[in-house]
Amino acid sequence: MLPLKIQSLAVSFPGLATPVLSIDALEIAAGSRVALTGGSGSGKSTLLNIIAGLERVRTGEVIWGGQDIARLSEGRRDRWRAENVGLVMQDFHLFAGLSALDNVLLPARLSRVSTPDLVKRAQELIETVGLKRPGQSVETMSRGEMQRVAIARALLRKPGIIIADEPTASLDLENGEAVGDLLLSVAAGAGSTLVIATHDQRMIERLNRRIVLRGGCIVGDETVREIAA
Ligand SMILES: Nc1ncnc2c1ncn2[C@@H]1O[C@H](COP(=O)(O)OP(=O)(O)OP(=O)(O)O)[C@@H](O)[C@H]1O
Repeated sequence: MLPLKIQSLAVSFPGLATPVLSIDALEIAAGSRVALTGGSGSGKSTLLNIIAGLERVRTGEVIWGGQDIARLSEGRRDRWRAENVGLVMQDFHLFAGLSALDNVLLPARLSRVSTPDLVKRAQELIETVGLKRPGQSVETMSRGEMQRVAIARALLRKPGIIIADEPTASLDLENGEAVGDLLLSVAAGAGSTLVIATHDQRMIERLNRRIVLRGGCIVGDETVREIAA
């Protein structure tokens, strides 16, 4: 359960007149399910990279549960990310030559936390995302299959934070729905804070806060009231 607080964040790249991301203040409660929307180039991926600790922050604070990740060295940020964040990025970051199962387990093995229980959970997740061949090498997979491997990997350690960039973009309706179910059920079970950049209207409707970016600024922020079951 981790809340996020961003303050005075500005992200610039050399040669650009204005920052690509500029957020004065943003708070996300622990356990929220946030949809991040906005047109192409509005800053969604940049914001996800920043809150995942993938990119260094030079101006501002990005505080997850009291820890300002902008102040961490790269090595400590990497360790913090491995312990706290499940990531599904657009280019998946899978390792060619390894099977689906080995890709799902690789981060846990690198962090030396792989156990027989975790291997069993990896197998179950692969099945849940609808992959029939856990031993298949990822480079022979379709884009949609690779996406599902990346999702299973992100959810393996029931992370406190789940960050996904267009997680249903390569999937048909049925698999998109299954991936949405899985992200939401793992997030609910682990109390994870979920932040998803998406254009998928069905996915957006399943999330309880909608933040809209334009030109690197927040131009919309709506919390949808929970409907009692
Ligand atoms: N390393 C970089 N150097 C220069 N400009 C960059 C860099 N990375 C991102 N940008 C610019 O920052 C802006 C925001 O990019 P970003 O990828 O965050 O947008 P996005 O909303 O995720 O877009 P899309 O929906 O097309 O993926 C864009 O104008 C992009 O060209």
